[in-house]
Formats: sequence, structure tokens, C-alpha cells
Amino acid sequence: MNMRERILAGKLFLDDCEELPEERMLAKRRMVALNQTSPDDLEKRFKLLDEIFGIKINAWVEPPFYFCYGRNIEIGEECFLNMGCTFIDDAKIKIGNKVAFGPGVTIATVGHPIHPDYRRLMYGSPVTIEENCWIGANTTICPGITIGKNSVIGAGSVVTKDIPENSVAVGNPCKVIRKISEKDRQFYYRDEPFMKEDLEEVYRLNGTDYM
Ligand SMILES: CC(=O)SCCNC(=O)CCNC(=O)[C@H](O)C(C)(C)COP(=O)(O)OP(=O)(O)OC[C@H]1O[C@@H](n2cnc3c(N)ncnc32)[C@H](O)[C@@H]1OP(=O)(O)O
Repeated sequence: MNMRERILAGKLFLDDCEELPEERMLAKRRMVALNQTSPDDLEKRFKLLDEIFGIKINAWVEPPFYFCYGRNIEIGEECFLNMGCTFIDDAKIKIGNKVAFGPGVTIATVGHPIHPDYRRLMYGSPVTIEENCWIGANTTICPGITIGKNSVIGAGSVVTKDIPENSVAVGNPCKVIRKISEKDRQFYYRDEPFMKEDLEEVYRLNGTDYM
């Protein structure tokens, strides 16, 4: 097994060989270039993002955006990353369609042994966020986590265990407080109801179709 295979297999690894440092250096150059783009230079931004992810993507990534490799992140259609997200992608990060990230979200796929004698070593474990999730501001997602589709993670959460689909989960450690229900189709925030005329006006003002 070579080092890259060890990383993928979740085994202990070090990352100073097999051109991994060169790959990270190239990624850092692209990261710096992306984070220095002007907000109106969208053409350059989109080109750099395609280079970073290694494939043409259809997602909105608000700089600054920080990552290790970029190529280990698989991002679905119509995702939105608000500013200041950090994706530590030594192992795979898989993000489904229409996932929204608040500002300052950290995804960590890598960890170090607890004992200081072995601390320099690393192990990776992939993170999966299924479609339609909303990850609140400044959330940290730990190695090996899966967040099920449609779920909402409250701001400032630290996700240390898998979160099932259709859940609202908050806190440190992040715990499910309730399931998403039919009531959430009626109220958008506390006791504020969705109203047909209100929705119509929002979509009309924005020039988009109603629902
Ligand atoms: C894509 C973007 O850029 S979005 C911009 C960034 N925006 C955000 O990050 C906002 C994220 N929103 C939140 O964290 C909200 O609090 C939500 C969505 C989790 C609220 O969900 P709701 O189910 O409506 O929760 P509700 O407000 O009723 O609170 C329920 C309980 O959870 C607690 N709670 C709510 N949010 C959090 C949180 N982030 N962390 C810890 N506890 C929380 C409340 O204090 C309450 O506790 P109590 O029962 O002891 O009083």
C-alpha cells in the first residue's frame, strides 16, 4: 500500500511524500489567487474554482475559502458556501446538491493520535453532507461524520456524531432537538407564518418563479 492508499483506507499517514507537498503547494497558490479576486471578476473566480475542485462546478463559493487540496472535495449542484469556510480535505468531503453553508464553517477530515509520542501522525476519515442541508455559521464538523439529507445544523455547533436526515440539531456536542415537520411548511421562524401573497411578492421582486 502506498501513502495515498493509506490515507484513503483511514490508516495512519504522513504527508511529506508522493508529491503530496507539491499538490498542497499548487492548491495554496490557487487558494491565494481565489481569495484575492475582485468581487466583480466572476470569470476569474469561476475558472479558479473549476481548477481547485478539478471539475466544472455549479456552486457559489464566497471568498475567502480555505482548503488543503481542493481535489478531495466533491460538491453538488447549487451549493452555497458563505465566506470564511475551511475544508480540511486530506480525506474525501462529499457534499450533495443544494447544501448551504453559513460563514466560518470548518470541515475536518483529519485527526492526530491523542498520545503526544505519536501526535505527528495523522488519520483521515471522510465527511458526507447529503442534499439540502443547511449548516449554520461557525459550525465544526469532525472526521467521519455523515449529516443526513435536509437537516439543519444550528450556528456554532460541533458535530461529533452522525446526524440523521430531516433533523434540526444544535450545540456542542451537536444533538438532534427535533425532526423537520409539516409545521415547518407553515412557519418560517418561530410563530411567523408563510403567507401566499408574501411569497408571491418576494419571488416577483426577485424576478424568479413562485416556488
Ligand atoms: C447559508 C447562510 O449563510 S445562513 C447565515 C448564517 N445563519 C445561521 O447560522 C443561523 C443558524 N440558525 C440557528 O442556529 C437557529 O437557531 C436554528 C435554525 C437552529 C433554529 O431552529 P429552531 O428549531 O427554530 O430552534 P428554536 O429557535 O425554536 O430553539 C430551540 C432550542 O434550541 C436552542 N438553540 C437554537 N439554536 C441553537 C444553536 N445554534 N446552538 C445552541 N442552541 C440553540 C434554543 O436556545 C432553544 O433552546 P430552549 O428549548 O432551551 O429554549
